[in-house]
Amino acid sequence: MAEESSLSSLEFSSSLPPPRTRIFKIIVIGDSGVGKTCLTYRFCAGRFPDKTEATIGVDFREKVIEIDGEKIKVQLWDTAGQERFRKSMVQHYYRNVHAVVFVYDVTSAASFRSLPAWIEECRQHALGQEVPRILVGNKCDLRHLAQVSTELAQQFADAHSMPLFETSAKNPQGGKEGGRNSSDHVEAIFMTVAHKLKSQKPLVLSQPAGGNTVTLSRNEEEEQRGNWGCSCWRS
Ligand SMILES: Nc1nc2c(ncn2[C@@H]2O[C@H](COP(=O)(O)OP(=O)(O)OP(=O)(O)O)[C@@H](O)[C@H]2O)c(=O)[nH]1
Ligand SMILES: [Mg+2]
Repeated sequence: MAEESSLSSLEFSSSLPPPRTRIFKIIVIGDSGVGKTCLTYRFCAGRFPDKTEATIGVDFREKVIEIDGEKIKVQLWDTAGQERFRKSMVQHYYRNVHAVVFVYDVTSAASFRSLPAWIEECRQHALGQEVPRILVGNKCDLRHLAQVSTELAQQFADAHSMPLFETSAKNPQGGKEGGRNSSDHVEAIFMTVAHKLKSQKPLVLSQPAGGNTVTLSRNEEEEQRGNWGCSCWRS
């Protein structure tokens, strides 16, 4: 009898479809060298990368996170800042995007002055007003070299209805908490975006839930590459 009931519960659970993870696509854009690769790596791998090179086309990073008991997959599109490495890809960046992270470098006034052009690019690709956008000033560990004040950045963020975060992909997270000059944690920034997205419609559900930090497997990457027929890709 006991055997029968355990058999039927087994049959029941195996007939259930595997749980699916909702996938959200977030693009990270800004001038070359502002630290997009370092920020996305920091969030997904939990540390500052040993070495980076200019991104060609796009690099994908993914992480499964849990919000209010639901596992969701955040798919970060680490885009190329250099025009020559992005021009053939731009239309793919903006397709079915759920949120946009604009990045500038607090030690580079030029990267801050470029922000209107990045916003304009979003507009040209018909990004809806409902798509959440956030502004991130990176490299706050180099405060002594800062060229962009928090006040100026905050004015810009307010004018464009975006929250502003100042951070460092390099800072050991966890230091200087609570201090007025402490920078936001990279993790907290992306979690804020994920919270905003949770109530939105995600990408098509396709993968079972589970796992911790994951990066697209080569097969998945190649599948996407094949779909788009683009050679300007780096794994
Ligand atoms: N001090 C400091 N350096 C950083 C930080 N983030 C990135 N860097 C450095 O800035 C340089 C550029 O970083 P990347 O992350 O490659 O810049 P990117 O925005 O991805 O550049 P593209 O791929 O060309 O668009 C590298 O030398 C990094 O080590 C940071 O928070 N602090
Ligand atoms: Mg890069």
